[in-house]
Amino acid sequence: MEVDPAFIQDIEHRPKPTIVEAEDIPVIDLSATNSSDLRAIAALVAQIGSACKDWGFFQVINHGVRLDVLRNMETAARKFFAQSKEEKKKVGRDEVNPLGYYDTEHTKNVRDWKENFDFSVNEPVLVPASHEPDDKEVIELLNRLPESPPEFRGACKEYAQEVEKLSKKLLQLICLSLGLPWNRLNGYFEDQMSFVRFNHYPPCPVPHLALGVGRHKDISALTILAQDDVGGLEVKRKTDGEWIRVKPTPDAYIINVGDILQVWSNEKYESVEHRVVANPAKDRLSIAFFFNPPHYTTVEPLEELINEQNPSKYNPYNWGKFFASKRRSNFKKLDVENIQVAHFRVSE
Ligand SMILES: O=C(O)CCC(=O)C(=O)O
Ligand SMILES: [Fe+2]
Repeated sequence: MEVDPAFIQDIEHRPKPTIVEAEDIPVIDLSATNSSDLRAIAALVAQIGSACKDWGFFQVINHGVRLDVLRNMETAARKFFAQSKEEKKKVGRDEVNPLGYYDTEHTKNVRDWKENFDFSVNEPVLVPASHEPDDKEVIELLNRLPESPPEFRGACKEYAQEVEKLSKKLLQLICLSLGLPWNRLNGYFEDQMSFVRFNHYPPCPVPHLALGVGRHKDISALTILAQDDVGGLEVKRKTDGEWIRVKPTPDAYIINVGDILQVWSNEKYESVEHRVVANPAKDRLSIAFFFNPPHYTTVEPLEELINEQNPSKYNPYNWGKFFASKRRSNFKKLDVENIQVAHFRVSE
């Protein structure tokens, strides 16, 4: 069969025929956050700290997100993707506004076997007009929400509120795990540039050659992901670089450390590479919430976490410009190396 070569991964990045499914990707119960049992909260904070340090990835249960809200969102998203391309393209994204529907995402210059829909939690949301460092123009982006299915808009609004509450809860636990006051990072999210992304992966006739999403790290502070029961998400294990399948756990959320938290924590926590393997028979849906500060944020290691023995590992960078560069490379194939947070690392 003929497949567009844009989808074909280099040999070293293709999935291996054997799947490694780890039981040890931590599953953390967040119920203690509803209690005043200080010992239980301290134990939870310690668990979160180890998970961030050892894996950069974990799952949470009893997270407080209303499951009826999640179910309504999933149903509306499935109905949206089931429509014709023509219908979906009515809310298609373009080079200026990255919000809406698109099916030509590239990760590291290889096309992903999926289609997406993105919306911003705050509207309008301000982003830099371009990735050019000297261009100070900022533009306002509006969501492109579909008319059909009619329940889509309402579901998005409710869903974003629920998942934002979970993000804030996790942020506070993470602060405590870094030995910081619980509210140390709250100020970065009063105004925010968070997005929700639906990933729909159609069945793929060449799952040995293409990927649902190529290997990448999330540029967010944190990512909160809901996946259905199909599976396919793989995480690169820190200890040996092996790709480990994240087993779908009913009603759990998958949490991962993003690049911003890696820099804030001066690499105590690292943003871990992950990818999605394509499925020859089944559709898959996932919903990601990227918890991001506003565009004018300067990202650098938190001063409380650096000292003479532990000097800063990063030069400061502007989050909005970083986002704009990344967006440009994801929209179309470029002949330049994609921007990575490692470019801001202080060389040793
Ligand atoms: O679909 C998934 O499981 C992961 C998607 C992902 O990594 C992303 O949207 O950044
Ligand atoms: Fe990701």
